[in-house]
Amino acid sequence: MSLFGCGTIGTEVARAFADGTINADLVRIYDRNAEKRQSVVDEFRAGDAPEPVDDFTDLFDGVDLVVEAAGQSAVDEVTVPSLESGCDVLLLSAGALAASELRQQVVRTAEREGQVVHVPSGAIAGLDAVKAAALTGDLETVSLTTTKNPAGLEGAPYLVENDIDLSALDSATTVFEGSATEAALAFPSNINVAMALSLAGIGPGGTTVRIVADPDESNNVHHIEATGGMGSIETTVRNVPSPTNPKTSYLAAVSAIEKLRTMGATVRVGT
Ligand SMILES: NC(=O)C1=CN([C@@H]2O[C@H](COP(=O)(O)OP(=O)(O)OC[C@H]3O[C@@H](n4cnc5c(N)ncnc54)[C@H](O)[C@@H]3O)[C@@H](O)[C@H]2O)C=CC1
Ligand SMILES: O=C([O-])CC(=O)C(=O)O
Repeated sequence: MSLFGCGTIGTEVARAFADGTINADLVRIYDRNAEKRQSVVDEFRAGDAPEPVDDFTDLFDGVDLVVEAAGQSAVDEVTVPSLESGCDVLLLSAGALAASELRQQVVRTAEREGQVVHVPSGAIAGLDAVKAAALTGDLETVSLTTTKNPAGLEGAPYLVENDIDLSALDSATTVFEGSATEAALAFPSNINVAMALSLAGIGPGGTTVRIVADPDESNNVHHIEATGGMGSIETTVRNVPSPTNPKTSYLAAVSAIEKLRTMGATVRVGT
C-alpha cells in the first residue's frame, strides 16, 4: 500500500503498519511537506521504512491500494490517477465527493478499471445499520448533528465568509444547517463524516447536517438520526479529539486502521 498525507491520521496509520497491526507493507508515502514525510519514515525501524516520494504519481507502481489522509484537494488530485494505475483507494477526506462531477468521475473510473473505492466509517457510528436500512428502499430521513469545540471548527470557509466569530460564543450555538453537499463545501476539514453517512444512506442532497459550536464541549460529538419503514436509528459518538489536530477525532484514524487491517482478515464482522 501507499500513503498520501502524513499528518495526524497518516501518522497513526503508518504506526499501525510499523507495529504489525496491519499485516501488509507500506511501500511509499507522500506529503507536500517533506518534514512530515520524514517524521513518518522515523516511525519505522531502519530497513522497514516506506520510501518517501516527492511526486505523488510515484506512489502507484506495484501497489494495490492508496490511502488518502490529506484533504479534499488531495482527493481531487489522487483518486482518479490511482484508480487508472490499478490501485484501489481509501478516502478519509470523503467530503470531496460532494462535488457530483468528481463523484461520478470516480465511480465511472473505478467501474471501468475494476478497482474499489473505500470510505471508512471514520469518526461516526451506525453506517452498518444505515446501509442495511437504505437497502430496504424506504429509508426516509437521515440527519447528522455535529457538535465541536470552536477550536475544532476554526478557519472553516463558511465561518470566514459569513464573519462568524466563534471566540465570541459563550454557549452552544448552531452555526450551520444545510444538506451534506453544502456542509462539505462549507466545512471541508470538519464534516467528511457527513459524506460517508450520505453514501451509506440517501445521498448528500437529502442528508441534513447541523453543526453546533460549543465552548463547553471538549469532545467531537456526532449524533445520527435516521427514520424509515424499518423503524428508527440513533447513534451518538463522543470522540476524543486527536492531540495533534483538534478537528480530527482519534477514532477516525483507528477506523481507517481497522478497515485496512480487516482487508486481509479471515473473519470480518459488521455489515
Ligand atoms: N472521514 C472522517 O471521519 C474524517 C476525515 N478527516 C479528514 O482526513 C484528512 C486528514 O486529516 P488529518 O490527518 O487530521 O489532517 P492533518 O492536517 O493533520 O494532515 C494532513 C496532511 O496532509 C498534507 N496535505 C494536505 N493536502 C495536501 C495535498 N493536496 N497534497 C499533499 N499533501 C497534502 C498536509 O501537509 C498534512 O501533513 C482531512 O481531510 C480531514 O478533514 C478527519 C477526521 C475524520
Ligand atoms: O473527526 C471528526 O470528528 C470528524 C471530522 O473531522 C470530519 O468528518 O472531517
